[in-house]
Amino acid sequence: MTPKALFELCDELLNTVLRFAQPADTVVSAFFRANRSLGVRERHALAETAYAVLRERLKYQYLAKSGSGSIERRLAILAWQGSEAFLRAATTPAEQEWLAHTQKINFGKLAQVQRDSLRHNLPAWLAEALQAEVGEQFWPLVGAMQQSAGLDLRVNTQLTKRDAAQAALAAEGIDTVPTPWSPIGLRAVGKPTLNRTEVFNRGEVEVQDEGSQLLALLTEARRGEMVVDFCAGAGGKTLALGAMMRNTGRLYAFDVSAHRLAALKPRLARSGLSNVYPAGIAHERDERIKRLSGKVDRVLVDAPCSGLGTLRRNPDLKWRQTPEAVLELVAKQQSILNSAARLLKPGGRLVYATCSLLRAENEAIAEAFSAAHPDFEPLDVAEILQRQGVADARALTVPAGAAATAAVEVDRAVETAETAGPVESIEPAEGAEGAEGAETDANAAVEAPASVASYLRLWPQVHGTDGFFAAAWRRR
Ligand SMILES: C[S@@+](CC[C@H](N)C(=O)[O-])C[C@H]1O[C@@H](n2cnc3c(N)ncnc32)[C@H](O)[C@@H]1O
Repeated sequence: MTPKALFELCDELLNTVLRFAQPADTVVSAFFRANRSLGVRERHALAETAYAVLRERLKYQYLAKSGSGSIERRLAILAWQGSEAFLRAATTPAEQEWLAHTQKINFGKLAQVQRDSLRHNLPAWLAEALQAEVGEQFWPLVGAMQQSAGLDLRVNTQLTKRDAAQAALAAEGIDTVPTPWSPIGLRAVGKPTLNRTEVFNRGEVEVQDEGSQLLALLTEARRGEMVVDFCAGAGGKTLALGAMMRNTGRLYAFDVSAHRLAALKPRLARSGLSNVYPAGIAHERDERIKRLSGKVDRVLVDAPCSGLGTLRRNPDLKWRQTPEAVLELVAKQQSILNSAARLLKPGGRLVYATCSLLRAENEAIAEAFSAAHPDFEPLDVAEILQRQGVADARALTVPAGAAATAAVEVDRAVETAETAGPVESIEPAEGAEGAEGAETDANAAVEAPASVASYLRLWPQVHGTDGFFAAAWRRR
C-alpha cells in the first residue's frame, strides 16, 4: 500500500476510535478485519499510532490546533509510530514544516494547570481523583501508565513447569524471563507473536498479566473443591484456578455475558481442563446461584470495574469512563459481592478483586463489606501469597482498615518494594511452583486466622504490573 493510501486509512481509523462508541481494541480489530490486505508492519503502525493518540490525547489535540487538513490527519502526523521515511513520503512539505514547528513548542510558557494537563493527559476528574489517591506518586504513576504494557504469560502448571515452558519457548525463538512476583509467570522479551508457537497451542502458556496471576493465587483453590469464578469473562482467571485445582473438583465459570464466556471455550480446549463448567447467568441473584448457596469452598469475584488500572493496555478507558459510570459500578460491585458471599460454606474463602486504581471501587467496597458481614473475617493477603510461593509478598500489600490513607499506603508500597530490591532481581521462593508447590502444606495454613488483615495493591509504577486491588475473607 502506498504511504498516502495508508495515511488515509489512519485518518479513518482515528476518526472511529475517537468517537469512543466502542473499546479501542474492538474498533482496531474490526478495522483490520475490514482491511485484510494490510501487512503486519502496516497494522502495527496504524494500531500504535491510534494508541499513541489515546495515551497523549490532550497534548496532541493542543498541538493540532494549528496546521491544516482534517484533525485526524494532523493527529496522525503528530503521533505517527511507523517509520520516518514513511511519514515523509505520506506528507506534504508544508505538513513536514508544521510538524518540525510543533516539535519546538515550549509548554513552559503555559499556565501551570494547562501544562500539567498536557503532561498527564487525563480528564480533569480522573487527574484529581488519582492525585488525591497517590499524592507524590502521581507523576511516576502517569509516566508508567503512558507506557505500553509488556507481554506476560502464565504457565499452565497442570501441563508443565515454569522452567520447562521457558526452555520450550526459547527453542521456538521466544525469549522470556521469570516474572518478579508470580511464581507461575514468564515475561516475554519484546512483543513476540505467540499464537503460532507450539508451546501456546499445546496450552502450556496463556497470556495473562502478572497481576491477574496473583489474584488467582489468592483463592488457594485446591484439589477436589467446589469453586466459583463469579465474573469469569473470557476466563483468564478461570484457567488459572482450574490448573490450581489440578483439573479435579468443580469449577463454575459464571458471567452475564454469553459473548465473553464463548471466548473461554477455545482457551479451555487448549488448556486440557475438564473441571470447568461455564454458565451464563442473568444477574447476580440468578436462580442458579441461589441453588449453590452455602455449598462452595472458594469464590472469586473479579468484579466489573472502571478498568483504570489497565490504562497501559486500554488508554481509551480514561476518555470513556465518567464519575457517574464509576458510581454505577460501585453499586454493582457491592451487589455482586453480597450475592457471591452467600455461596460460601463456613470456612470458605471469598476473594474480591478489581483492576481499578480508585479507592471507591476497592478499599471502600471491602471495608463496607467487612462492616456489614461480621461473619466474614478479613484475611492477610500477604500471608496467602507467601504460602503460594510469592517472594516479598509484603511489598505487594497494604494494611486493611479505614484509617490508612491511600497516598500513605502507596508511599509505603514504594518503600517496601525498594527494600525488597529492584523488581527484576526478585526470584520466586525456592521450589515454588505456585498452586502446585503450595498444595502440600496449604491444608493446615489456609484456615488459620489472619494476624493483621491486608489488601493486595498493585501499581504499574511500583510493581510493573497493571493496577490491581484484592481483598480476601474467610467465612467464619
Ligand atoms: C473484570 S471482568 C472479568 C475478567 C475475567 N475474570 C478474566 O480474568 O478474564 C468482569 C466481568 O464481570 C462480568 N459481569 C458484569 N456484571 C456481572 C454480574 N452481575 N454477575 C456476573 N458477572 C458480571 C462482565 O461481563 C465481565 O466479563
